[in-house]
Amino acid sequence: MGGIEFLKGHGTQNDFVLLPDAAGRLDLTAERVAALCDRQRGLGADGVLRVVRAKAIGEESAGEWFMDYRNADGSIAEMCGNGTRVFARYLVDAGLAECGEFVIGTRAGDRPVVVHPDRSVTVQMGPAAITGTSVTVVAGQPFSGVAVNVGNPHLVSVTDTDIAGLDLRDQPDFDHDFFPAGVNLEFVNVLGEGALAMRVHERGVGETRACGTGTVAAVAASLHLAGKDTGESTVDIPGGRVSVTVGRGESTLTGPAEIVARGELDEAWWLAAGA
Ligand SMILES: N[C@@H](CCC[C@H](N)C(=O)O)C(=O)O
Repeated sequence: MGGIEFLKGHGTQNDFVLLPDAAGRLDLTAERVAALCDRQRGLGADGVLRVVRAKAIGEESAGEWFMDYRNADGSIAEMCGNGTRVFARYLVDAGLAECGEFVIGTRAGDRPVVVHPDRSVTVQMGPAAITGTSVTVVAGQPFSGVAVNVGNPHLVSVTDTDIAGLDLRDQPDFDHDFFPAGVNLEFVNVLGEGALAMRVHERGVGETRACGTGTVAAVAASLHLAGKDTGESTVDIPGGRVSVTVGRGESTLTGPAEIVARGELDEAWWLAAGA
């Protein structure tokens, strides 16, 4: 089998293990993903990005490469905005795509990206659809929220409560009938015109320092609450700052993407992790 190549990267400190697997041969079980993402017994990450040729796994895409994203607990999600930036950066660094515009396949559909000369990345995130309202409860405190689908499900609570003081270590409660497949929960303070601050508790991960789809959902929800359906905003998350635009039927996410390490997984560890 030989050593298994990996890279580690992050987008505004939402961190990922990348597994180059052009031919789609890796047996990437939920157990292996969870072991890789474990910060004590593995490499540590919020999720895994398997880099695979769309054709190799029978995925329809106008692009050559498909982002097979997995959450840290091994579950599969439709889309990951920060992961898409890191994935695009990897493709360019590895010589598998040219700097500029190209398309990445995801489970939520094709996502056109632009890798800028400074290696920051803009992702066309598709529509941010408002799907209703619901409530989440953090340490006994209820927060009303706007449900937004950005390929994956979000509940965004725009609140006057200072989000810096929220304890997001435990899973906040939410309406499981409204979100039968689970939900990503965003808590947002409005800092001013076109400026938000956000914290997030991600489905399948826990609190993370950034969530790209979450920042798009946050901007869409705050515009919706202001009676608008288009606009733009910066979003400050614990891991940095991204810029978001929301239009009718399309949204964009722009921010940094870094590759920080590369190496080989130990074969015996990989085999044991899958058992
Ligand atoms: N961190 C991601 C979102 C990853 C998926 C999410 N946890 C889910 O289960 O939907 C992002 O940057 O969008």
